[in-house]
Amino acid sequence: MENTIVKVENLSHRYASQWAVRDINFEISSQGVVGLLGSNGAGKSTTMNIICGVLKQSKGEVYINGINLKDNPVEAKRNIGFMPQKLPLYQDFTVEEYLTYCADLRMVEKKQVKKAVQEALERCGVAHFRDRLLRNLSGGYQQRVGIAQAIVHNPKFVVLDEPTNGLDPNQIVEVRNLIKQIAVDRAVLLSTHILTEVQAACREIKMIEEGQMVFSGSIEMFNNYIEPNTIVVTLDSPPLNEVLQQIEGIRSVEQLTPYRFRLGYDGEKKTAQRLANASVSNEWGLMELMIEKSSLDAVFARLSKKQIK
Ligand SMILES: Nc1ncnc2c1ncn2[C@@H]1O[C@H](COP(=O)(O)OP(=O)(O)OP(=O)(O)O)[C@@H](O)[C@H]1O
Repeated sequence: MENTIVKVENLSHRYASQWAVRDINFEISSQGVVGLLGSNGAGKSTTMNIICGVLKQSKGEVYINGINLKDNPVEAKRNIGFMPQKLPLYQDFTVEEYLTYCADLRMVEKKQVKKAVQEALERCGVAHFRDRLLRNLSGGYQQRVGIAQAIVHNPKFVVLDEPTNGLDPNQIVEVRNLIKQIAVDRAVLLSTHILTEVQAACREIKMIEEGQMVFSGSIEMFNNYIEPNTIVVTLDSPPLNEVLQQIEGIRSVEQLTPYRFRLGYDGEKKTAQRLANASVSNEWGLMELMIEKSSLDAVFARLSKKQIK
């Protein structure tokens, strides 16, 4: 991959006797938002904690900007910003005090701190609240400060764990836009279990289930799993499944009840029309014809069950 910022090779991790992550390989390029999807317990946090250098893996290697995280953690971590799900905000600090503290922690050079804090304040739209106590910020603005602390040292790679959790719809849109904007000149890995989140913000998706990567590709490739479309049809006097299957454009027949069928089809309107015409001319007693387009949730469920790999 061109301009790779993160490279994960044969990553495995076990807690006590249980493997949480098994033999994961992926790369992330240097710009844009990548979504890390997975259901509860899938291994997202374990993977993110290892990539951020918070947890040491049992096996495998992680390279950040070409630097091996295990061998050279201090140098590698200069390139990483992390916003955990539970923000480590000190409620009695003002926004500026907090970001100054974070810049120190992130080893920003003393004389650069003021400038770095100013840039993060502006970039995240919180400059006008610089003197406000964190406890007095709304959830959306606290989240902005969380993102500001993750970019204060200008890292090339930022990891955000469920960044829109608990926000109202307006705040979600604002934080999402901010994430897109900070990803213009860096890579962002965003962990979430919300599909609309990845659709709205990500150019690429990685999905982990039971500790293994079950999908890795562009949002378009992911959306392809919505295909093939299906038609649900109810027929009072249905023919044999084979007869339905022979209709041009019909690819599969799944019998739901003696009278109801889910037909995989090529997505062409004409196929649905052909099916309706055949029902009428053969007197199959057409009661219902409904075109289904799998929701992203259905895709998610399908991938989760690893029917598709
Ligand atoms: N410290 C730990 N000790 C033992 N097992 C753990 C530990 N942390 C996680 N696990 C187990 O490892 C597996 C992966 O957990 P992980 O937290 O990485 O999943 P996740 O995808 O982040 O889930 P969630 O969205 O619920 O946080 C789970 O089976 C979990 O129970």
